[in-house]
Amino acid sequence: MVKICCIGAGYVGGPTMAVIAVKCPAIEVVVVDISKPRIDAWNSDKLPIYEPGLDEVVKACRGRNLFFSTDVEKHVAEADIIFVSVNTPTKTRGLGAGKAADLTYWESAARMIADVSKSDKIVVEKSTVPVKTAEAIEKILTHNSKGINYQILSNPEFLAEGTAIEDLFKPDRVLIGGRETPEGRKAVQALKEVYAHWVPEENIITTNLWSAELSKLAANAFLAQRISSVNAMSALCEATGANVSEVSYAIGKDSRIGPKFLNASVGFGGSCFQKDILNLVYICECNGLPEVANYWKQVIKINDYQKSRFVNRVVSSMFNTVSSKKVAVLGFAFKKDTGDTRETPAIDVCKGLLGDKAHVSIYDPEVTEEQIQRDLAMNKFDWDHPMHLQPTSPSAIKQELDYQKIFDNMQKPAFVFDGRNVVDAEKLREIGFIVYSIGKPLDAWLKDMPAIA
Ligand SMILES: NC(=O)C1=CN([C@@H]2O[C@H](COP(=O)(O)OP(=O)(O)OC[C@H]3O[C@@H](n4cnc5c(N)ncnc54)[C@H](O)[C@@H]3O)[C@@H](O)[C@H]2O)C=CC1
Ligand SMILES: O=C(O)[C@H]1O[C@H](OP(=O)(O)OP(=O)(O)OC[C@H]2O[C@@H](n3ccc(=O)[nH]c3=O)[C@H](O)[C@@H]2O)[C@H](O)[C@@H](O)[C@@H]1O
Repeated sequence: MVKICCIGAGYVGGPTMAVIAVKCPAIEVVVVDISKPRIDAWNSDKLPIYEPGLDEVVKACRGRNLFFSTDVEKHVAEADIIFVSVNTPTKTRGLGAGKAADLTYWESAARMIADVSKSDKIVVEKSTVPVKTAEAIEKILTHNSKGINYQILSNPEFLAEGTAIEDLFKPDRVLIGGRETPEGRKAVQALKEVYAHWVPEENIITTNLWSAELSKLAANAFLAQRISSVNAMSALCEATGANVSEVSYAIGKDSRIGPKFLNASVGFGGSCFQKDILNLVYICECNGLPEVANYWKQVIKINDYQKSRFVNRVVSSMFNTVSSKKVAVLGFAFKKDTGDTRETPAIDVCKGLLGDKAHVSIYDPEVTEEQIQRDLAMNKFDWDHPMHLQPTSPSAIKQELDYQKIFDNMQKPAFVFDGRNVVDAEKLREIGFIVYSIGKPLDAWLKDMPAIA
């Protein structure tokens, strides 16, 4: 029986391994982590992350061929294929601070693999890493090899949170990069056979190691760039009376552009887009390509601009001060169908409002109050280090808001600021609200307020 061990039981390690286990009953899959609470939660009825469909998949194979354990060394030693899916956060200090990927967790995982291995291993980079990381990992492993043969593969993950199970069941593609040697090709083939249990062969792409590593950073950069592009347009829409939803629809009809990922918003969040672009920027700088670095930096700048533009809009609409005004924030996670708050734009928006002394009340059915307090107190980039465990999943409470009742109880004029274009603005206007929707023609009230930037 082939044995797979995955180091890192997070948003990627947990769901990806659960899907491999459910699709490959003949493979034993063990997910290990240094965090005992996380492993305990994976072994309990309340999984550590909320992801539609995940409970069913885990329940179908946990205890059969899927296991979660803190006995990292034992399972690494026994495995044929080791996935490494640990955090690769942005460095907070030292060389490259604020940009470069912090490979501390990756390096310690690699050193541990070298320490405990007694048989040949295929080591798979699942985490998103800088290009050429495989070379560094190879050095760590081969310099401590005791005659053991290691093959390093890059197999980046493209799942999005909220749709992880769907994405894993039907991936657009699986990407596997390996060394172009006979041993490298054999290792690629071995991993390909795992995915071939459920992914059509034409959707499994094989490349060299560096192409695979770079493709992951490139994919996230292109996706984030689309959002910054449409968000930049949303500012122009507000200035001109155009409607960003109409513009997105019109341009998305061009088959070369396509309709997806064109929703204007208060800015993109999540644990990866910003981190991976900063990492790309750093790699470009290190390779003497400042123009390329600046090009990608602009994607982050527009995202920051969009978040501060939203806060400025709220404050300027309410007579240029929100001091002591009560602001209810509905939704705190970085997108729907997740309890993940890493880099959520809500943090910047709330901090902006709190900075202007607003009284902010925050509600998200998937996020605990404790997590929200922690997020608002934390320094930039600190969140992605393992000591801060991510939110658990309180059970989802679905509830409809009674806007008429809310309006009746509010001071007038009453405002709704929609950073996601999800409310029915016309209905709210009929009730009497002044409504701001990102990138939509402005209410007369908002037009008369001072220009914002
Ligand atoms: N979250 C997402 O949607 C996606 C994330 N990625 C990438 O996957 C990687 C992991 O991301 P997440 O799963 O979101 O992170 P996460 O923070 O949810 O999980 C990482 C886990 O690794 C564990 N860990 C760290 N060092 C360890 C060690 N030496 N030994 C054992 N366990 C260790 C931590 O305790 C933590 O539970 C990152 O590189 C990220 O960029 C890629 C695609 C999607
Ligand atoms: O490397 C990663 O971590 C993953 O990053 C993203 O996935 P994720 O961050 O989970 O979620 P997305 O659906 O991409 O949303 C990211 C952010 O962009 C925002 N967004 C998305 C789409 C859009 O049209 N507009 C928009 O503002 C979302 O609200 C959210 O804040 C990518 O979509 C995945 O392919 C990738 O594997």
